[in-house]
Amino acid sequence: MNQFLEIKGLTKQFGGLTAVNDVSFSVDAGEVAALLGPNGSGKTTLLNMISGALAPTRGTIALGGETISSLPPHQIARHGVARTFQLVRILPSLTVAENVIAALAFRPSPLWGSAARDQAHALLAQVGLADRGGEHADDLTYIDQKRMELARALAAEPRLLLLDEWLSGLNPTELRVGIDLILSLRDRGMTIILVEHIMEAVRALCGRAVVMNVGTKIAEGPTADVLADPAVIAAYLGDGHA
Ligand SMILES: Nc1ncnc2c1ncn2[C@@H]1O[C@H](COP(=O)(O)OP(=O)(O)OP(=O)(O)O)[C@@H](O)[C@H]1O
Repeated sequence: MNQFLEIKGLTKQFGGLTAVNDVSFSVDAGEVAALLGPNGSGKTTLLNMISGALAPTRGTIALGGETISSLPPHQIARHGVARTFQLVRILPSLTVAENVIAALAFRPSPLWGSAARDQAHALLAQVGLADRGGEHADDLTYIDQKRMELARALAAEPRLLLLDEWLSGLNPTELRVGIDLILSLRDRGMTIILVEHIMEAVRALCGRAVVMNVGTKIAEGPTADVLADPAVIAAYLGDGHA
């Protein structure tokens, strides 16, 4: 398999706090990998380094064989990295369609006018928001704002999609739909890293998982094995997640 994303010795220090400590792992092209760990274990910090929002203190990140860890976020986006955020980030004063159209205007190969409108419509349909494009983004429920944020991320036609707890807060029916949606992205060849606390989703989506605790990688391997690992169970129990 082609190791699409390669992370080596990645470290991030905030003053005296080491949030991510010498973490190495790789993700194959087309894989949906889980990045797990109790609260505060460094998952979001790691995603922030992959997307370029934070510069690593040490270590390297390579995508498709090219080092991206020294690049600013807009150039990393040009390499095909897109993400959603734990707390959704939208343009609240615009309509749902305009939110997506704005993302299409800022992607590496921008779309404008009717091409942008058509593509926004298609993306909104893909995330379950067909015919909702005219609504004010502010008026959407939290879950629908998450769907819209995903459509904005997909507007960039990412090769690597980083989903930071995108499934959290969904009811059981919505969760099933959300899982199927992520599976459909995987079936189209997208490589995905999923930071997630919902183990049902992790088991359904991720063949492989990496687990962090207090900034350090404590386990990596097939999801079922990793979730049965006593060190992983202890880390979650210690944080009240089990
Ligand atoms: N900008 C920052 N400045 C200082 N400390 C930070 C900063 N961002 C994160 N941290 C600290 O780094 C550690 C890891 O945080 P991070 O948000 O990456 O964990 P996480 O695994 O994503 O947690 P959660 O599951 O709660 O989102 C925590 O101790 C956090 O307080």
